[in-house]
Amino acid sequence: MIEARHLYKEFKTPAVKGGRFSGVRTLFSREYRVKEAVRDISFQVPPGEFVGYIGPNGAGKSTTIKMLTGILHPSSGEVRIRGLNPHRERRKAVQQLGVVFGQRSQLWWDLPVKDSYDILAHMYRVPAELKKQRLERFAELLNLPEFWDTPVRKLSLGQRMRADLAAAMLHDPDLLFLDEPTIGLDVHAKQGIREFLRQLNKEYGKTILLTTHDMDDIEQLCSRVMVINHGALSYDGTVAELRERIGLPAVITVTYRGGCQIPVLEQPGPVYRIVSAEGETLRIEADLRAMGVMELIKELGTWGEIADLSIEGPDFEEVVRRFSE
Ligand SMILES: Nc1ncnc2c1ncn2[C@@H]1O[C@H](COP(=O)(O)OP(=O)(O)OP(=O)(O)O)[C@@H](O)[C@H]1O
Repeated sequence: MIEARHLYKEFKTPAVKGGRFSGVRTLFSREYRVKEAVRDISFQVPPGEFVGYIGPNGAGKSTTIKMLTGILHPSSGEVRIRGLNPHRERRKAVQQLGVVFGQRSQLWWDLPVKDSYDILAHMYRVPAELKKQRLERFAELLNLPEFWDTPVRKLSLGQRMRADLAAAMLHDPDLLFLDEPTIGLDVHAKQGIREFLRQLNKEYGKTILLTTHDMDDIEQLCSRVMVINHGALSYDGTVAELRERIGLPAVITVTYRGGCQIPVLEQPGPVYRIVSAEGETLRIEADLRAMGVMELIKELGTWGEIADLSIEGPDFEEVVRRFSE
């Protein structure tokens, strides 16, 4: 469905010189500074997958998305979107894909939202009946009627993002590229967008590639995550494997009825450690790679009568931060 083969992208910017008349000299200079934004990236995304594409600021995420969607031409390497070259066969390729850039709207700023949909339907040759059906479905899922007649420039950020999502899906592409679709949104607005994306993927089988700085987006939505660092892929696999690879401990909170007897731990060091003990509640950090959950619960059960127990996985944001160090 999506195929990237040895993608490279370098940007040449005029080298800025110091001193008097430097601006004029820079203008006529033949010296360039070369920035390798993407370095030898290859991957395949099969149909129906929901992939997170993450990495620190300036890592090359947007540049990759722009190459995948045909906005930028790779310096070398190839992209195929359902077998099409999105740059050379742009007309055909755009029919297959939808794009949302969280930082920039593709809607007409001064027009009411519904007028933008009319223009897009015309551009993508969506028959009137299909346009109506799709907008009815999106209207319900994304609560569009609330701002149907409002010019785009007057929408709140959350409304604008919902309007943009509907616009990207109006021609019913099988593939959706999202660059920071939840940026700047509050928790409630983020949940609405996530729910819509989940439905697109699960119920309608859409293939989605998402870049985000919000690790909750990734954990809640993506079956697979790719990490890019300094222009190169440093991880491609499941969220669970990424967690495991970094090996941060899980935190277990256990409350005992009538207190507990903590055993004296033997050497060599245990795979768990008691972080705090307040009243009858213990907080314990455990490496669940070394000791399975059931084994640990069994062990904790020998310390006293368990009244309550909860396990939190390591914070995913922290996992990714450590991975990108
Ligand atoms: N048009 C351009 N001209 C010159 N350099 C560019 C251009 N576009 C991107 N870059 C540089 O390429 C690198 C990768 O940028 P890119 O926008 O792809 O990163 P990103 O991972 O999307 O970052 P962020 O998370 O901050 O959006 C950065 O160093 C950026 O400054």
